[in-house]
Amino acid sequence: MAVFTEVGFDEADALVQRIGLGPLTELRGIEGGIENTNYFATTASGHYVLTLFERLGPQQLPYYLCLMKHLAARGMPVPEPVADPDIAPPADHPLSIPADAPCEFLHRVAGKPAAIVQRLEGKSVLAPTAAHCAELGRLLAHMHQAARDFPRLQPNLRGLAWWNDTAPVVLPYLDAPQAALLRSELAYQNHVAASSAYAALPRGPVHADLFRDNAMFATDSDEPRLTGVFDFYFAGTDTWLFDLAVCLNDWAIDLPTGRHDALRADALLAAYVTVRPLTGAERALLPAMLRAAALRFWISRLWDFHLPREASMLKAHDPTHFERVLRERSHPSAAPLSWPVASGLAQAA
Ligand SMILES: Nc1ncnc2c1ncn2[C@@H]1O[C@H](COP(=O)(O)OP(=O)(O)OP(=O)(O)O)[C@@H](O)[C@H]1O
Ligand SMILES: N[C@@H](CCO)C(=O)O
Repeated sequence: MAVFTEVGFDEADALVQRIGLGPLTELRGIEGGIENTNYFATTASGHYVLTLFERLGPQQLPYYLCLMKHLAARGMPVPEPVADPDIAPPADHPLSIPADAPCEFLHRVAGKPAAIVQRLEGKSVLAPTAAHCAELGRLLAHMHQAARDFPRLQPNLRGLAWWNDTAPVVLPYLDAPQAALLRSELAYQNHVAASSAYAALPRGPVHADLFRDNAMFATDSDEPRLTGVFDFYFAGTDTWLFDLAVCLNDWAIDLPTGRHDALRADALLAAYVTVRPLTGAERALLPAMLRAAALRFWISRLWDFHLPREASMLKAHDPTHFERVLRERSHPSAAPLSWPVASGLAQAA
């Protein structure tokens, strides 16, 4: 169970009562997750998730929590955070609010910054079909559009700068072929990021970690129905294409080999472009962003695996999975632009 910090019942009860959710009836640590401490909290008024942030602080958290509120207010199925009635929201200034401006959704529990958000119904589907991928693709495009007018700015904190800083930290743990792959891919991604095609990519607030285990589907329906997506704590302002690539690399991959699954990838992409067609620059850079997304999670998994933190019980994700995905994506025969959807349905916007 990823409970890094124990929370007493009385302390959680005091918080939920103070913010108007009524008395706490149940508090249960959640298994799974490797970043934060999570508890299911049930009160007289409903079901919630209490998250204590282990690495993030008041400089970064307002962006994530306010983004969730912004998306929920626009009808997106994301957990709505609950505000502290004693903290005034920042004065309305729609064009730009500093990322670290005070935030009414940020609480303090057991000495840690904390949030309490609505609990989503449903279950994650870890072996998605093309129909699940289509649901996800559609929602992703709608979220990109709904976040367009989000007024806070914060870069993706697990973006290129973090890869450049973290690669030297993990390199000593790699064998020679792995080290060569990491170095060459990083050089390639720095080159791509400096290009005019990359500068032309549309961008905005993105989830940046929308894996299968961060989405829920209804359990009472024969047809796949997405009930929501959560865990926005790696969100940031980045290219929409990178967000799409993160999803393709997790939802549309053959897990044992790391190979791309054309049926699921086409379904995800086709549903996405039905809502928001890709631009020419996006179609051209999709292969590069699939590599970037694989590199991002290879590096973070290497970092978590070789430099772990303490937890009550914690299972680090396997870094070699994303090494395989990256090798597949950077292999000369990898040609995602031959996907029918990439050459057919996706017209320049
Ligand atoms: N809003 C929510 N509604 C329902 N369940 C949730 C919600 N938030 C978290 N959970 C449950 O808690 C588990 C752990 O949450 P999460 O994935 O956010 O952990 P984490 O440690 O913050 O993130 P990571 O996925 O980065 O390791 C999820 O798998 C899910 O079962
Ligand atoms: N989704 C990430 C973990 C949390 O960021 C991974 O699978 O490596």
